[in-house]
Amino acid sequence: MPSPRRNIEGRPLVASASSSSSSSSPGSPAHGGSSRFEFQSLLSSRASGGDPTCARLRVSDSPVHRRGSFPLAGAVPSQAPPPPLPEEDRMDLNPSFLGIALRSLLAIDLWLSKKLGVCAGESSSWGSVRPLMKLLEISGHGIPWLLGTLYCLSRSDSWAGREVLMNLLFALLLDLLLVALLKGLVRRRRPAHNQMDMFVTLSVDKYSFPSGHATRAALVSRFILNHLVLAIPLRVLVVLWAFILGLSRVMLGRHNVTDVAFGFFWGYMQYSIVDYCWLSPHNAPLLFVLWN
Ligand SMILES: CC(C)=CCC/C(C)=C/CC/C(C)=C/COP(=O)(O)O
Repeated sequence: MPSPRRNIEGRPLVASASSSSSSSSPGSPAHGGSSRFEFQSLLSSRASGGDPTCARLRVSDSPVHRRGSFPLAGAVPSQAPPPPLPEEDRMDLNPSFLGIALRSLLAIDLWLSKKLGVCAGESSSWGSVRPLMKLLEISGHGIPWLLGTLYCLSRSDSWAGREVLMNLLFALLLDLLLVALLKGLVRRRRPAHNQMDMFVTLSVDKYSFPSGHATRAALVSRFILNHLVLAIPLRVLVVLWAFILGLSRVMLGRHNVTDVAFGFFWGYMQYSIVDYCWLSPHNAPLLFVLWN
C-alpha cells in the first residue's frame, strides 16, 4: 500500500489518502488540481506553527518543476521526505505589501522617466531644446558654483559676506561628498536612453541616484533664500530655476524621476546640516584668519 503523500516538512497530507481511490477526482493532481495539495501542505505547516506571514512553495516540490514525472495521487512512491532545500531554491508566494508597493513605484518611475525624456537625444521629440537644457545643466554644475564662490570670497571685503560665502563653500563641498557617497552606495545606473555627454564628471557620476544637480539646486536655493535679501520676483526666480533644473535632468534622460525627487529632498536636508554647523569667526576662527 502506498504511503501517504507528505508535505514539505514530511507531515502526511489529508487529501492524499482519499484521492488514492479516485486518481481523477477534482482537486487531484491528475485533474490539474495540484495546487490543492500544495495549499493543504501550507495550511498544515501553518497549523503546526510554521511562519504564517510567508507561505512558501518549494520549486522542486511543485508540479511545474517535476515536469514529466508528476505522480498520480494513487501511485505516490513510498519515499522518505526529500532533504531540505537551500533558501534560494524557493519561491515567495506572498511578497510583502512594501515589496509590491516599491516594485510598482519603480515601474511607474521608469515609465514616467522614459516618457519625460523628450530631450534625451537630438532625434528625440524635443531634441531641438537639448542645447538649452544642457546650458541649464551647466548652471547647476559643481564647478561653476565652486569657482564662483571662491571668486566672490576673494573679492569680499566684509566679515559678514565672507562668513556667508565660507559657509556656501562648505555646503557645496559637503554636497559633493555626500552625493558621491550615496551614489557609490546605491549604484543605480542612469537610464538606458541617456547619452553620457556631460560636462566634467566624477567617476561616481556614472550612477544616477540621487541627482547631484537636484541636491545642489535645492541646497543652493534654500541657502540663497535664507541669506540674501532679494525682491520677491527674484526669490520666485530662484525657486523656478531649481525646479526647472530638476525637470531638465529627466528631460535630458540623465535621471529617473525618483533620482530628482530624492535629490531635492536630500539637498533641502543638507541645508539643515549646514545651518546646524554654521561656521563663524567664533567657532572656526582659524579658518577666517587663514582666509584673510
Ligand atoms: C572639488 C571637486 C571634487 C570638484 C568636482 C566638481 C565636479 C566635477 C562635480 C560633478 C558635478 C556633476 C557632473 C554631478 C552629476 O550631477 P547629476 O545630476 O547628473 O547627478
